[in-house]
Amino acid sequence: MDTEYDAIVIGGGSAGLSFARHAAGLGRKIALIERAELGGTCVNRGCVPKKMLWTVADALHRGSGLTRAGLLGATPPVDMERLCARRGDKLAAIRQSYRDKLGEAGVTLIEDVAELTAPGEVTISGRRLRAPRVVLATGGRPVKPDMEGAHLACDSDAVLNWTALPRSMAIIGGGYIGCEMAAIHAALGVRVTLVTDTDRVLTEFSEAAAKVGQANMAAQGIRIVTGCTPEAVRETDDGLELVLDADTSLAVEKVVAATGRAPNLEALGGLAERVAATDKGVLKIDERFETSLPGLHAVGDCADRLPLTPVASGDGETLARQLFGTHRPPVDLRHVATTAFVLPPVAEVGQPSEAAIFEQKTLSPLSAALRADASQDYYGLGGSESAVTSVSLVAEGAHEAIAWAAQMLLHRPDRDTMRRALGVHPSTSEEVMG
Ligand SMILES: Cc1cc2nc3c(=O)[nH]c(=O)nc-3n(C[C@H](O)[C@H](O)[C@H](O)COP(=O)(O)OP(=O)(O)OC[C@H]3O[C@@H](n4cnc5c(N)ncnc54)[C@H](O)[C@@H]3O)c2cc1C
Ligand SMILES: NC(=O)c1ccc[n+]([C@@H]2O[C@H](COP(=O)([O-])OP(=O)(O)OC[C@H]3O[C@@H](n4cnc5c(N)ncnc54)[C@H](O)[C@@H]3O)[C@@H](O)[C@H]2O)c1
Repeated sequence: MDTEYDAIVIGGGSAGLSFARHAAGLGRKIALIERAELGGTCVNRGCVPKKMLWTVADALHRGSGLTRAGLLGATPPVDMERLCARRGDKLAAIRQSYRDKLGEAGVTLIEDVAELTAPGEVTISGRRLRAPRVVLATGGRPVKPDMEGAHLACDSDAVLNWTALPRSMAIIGGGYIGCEMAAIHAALGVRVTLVTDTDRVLTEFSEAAAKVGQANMAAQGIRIVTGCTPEAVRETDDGLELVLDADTSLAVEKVVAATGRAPNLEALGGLAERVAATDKGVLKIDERFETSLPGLHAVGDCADRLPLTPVASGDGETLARQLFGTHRPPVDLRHVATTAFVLPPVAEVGQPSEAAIFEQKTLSPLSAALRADASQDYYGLGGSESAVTSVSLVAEGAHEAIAWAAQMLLHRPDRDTMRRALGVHPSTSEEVMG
């Protein structure tokens, strides 16, 4: 194996793969080191397995609503065994396609644990590799709360490996992961309680959109407890007990901690002290993704950006171009569309503050009337009549529509210009175009 490269990237997730392929495509000699499975979090224990489970949950959610309204016969149960097998096949195929693409691009793939042992020097199993540029793309992992019995709680990695569904579960944390797990599992027939320490769920989204999302979760039958930090998880004869306070506890089969994630920084070894981090523990970077240690760059979830796959892969490509092609600035995070895959999805672009939303509407979609449920749609526009700068959507298909909204916002349209294109009838989009 060669020991000298133009760049060495540690981590074969969304960020590392993107950097390696683009840098190699620009004619550079690149080594990528991955200690576990290619594809990292997104492919193996994040977006992809979650979205496959959500697809089934979404179908069941719509179907069971029609069943409750007496329009459809009984909704069939989910065949978890077959679902897991199909999902496993898909993930294996994605991993293989990444392996093939790295090979085609001429990237040297090393499957081992990497450690930065000096600036520009990475050690794997006692062997030293050198490069003027080292890229840390080591991602993150779930963290559990510091409480009695935390080891009894599952994290999202475990949940996405379940081959059978529990009858009941309590989820701690009302962020993306907690809410997605709650909505998905409630639709699959699990009795779900979600407990979070904030006064509402989905605090990364504007309050109005998040509140509609929260009301929709409640309409789905999810019990939501806000402003609560659970004290302990204990084993009982029947399963588990989540202790909320001295007087209240929940008896459930499973407890899931969805209480946040921390960056994987073990690869920094003894050099960790020389690499500055933010209060949240992620690495500080400049416009060239360079850390405080010259020659060491960071992309993806271990860096101070947004922990989303398109940001990780986009930044990986941008860094490759900056180092070996023509300079381009990192994507402005205000143009990143994002979605929480609840039912229906809550989607947003433009990171609106509450004060910035100048037009909004909550409405009852036709589909809810048919399903005889209380779920609601919502849209909100932020900025001003003369320059719309954010869009919030809660609706079926919001995850698809929001990406087009992001494109639209690049042109900073005024509200009247938006009205010159018409939406589809009957749909929630026609209200926005209105
Ligand atoms: C449950 C869940 C659902 C999600 N859903 C979505 C979604 O729907 N949409 C979205 O945009 N984002 C979603 N995300 C976030 C998204 O998965 C991450 O932002 C993205 O995967 C980050 O990519 P990354 O390359 O930075 O890190 P990772 O994908 O975590 O990759 C880092 C890699 O580095 C390797 N590594 C670490 N240390 C070393 C070492 N010392 N030596 C060698 N290798 C090492 C790890 O094994 C890992 O494979 C979700 C996350 C979770 C957990
Ligand atoms: N659809 C998507 O794009 C998607 C899906 C999943 C994850 N992600 C990414 O992963 C990141 C991490 O997601 P996450 O949901 O794990 O973390 P998060 O930080 O977004 O949410 C954690 C939640 O748990 C609460 N919490 C923490 N400790 C608690 C305690 N002891 N008791 C009660 N509540 C507690 C926090 O207040 C917060 O609401 C997200 O920010 C997101 O960028 C994206």
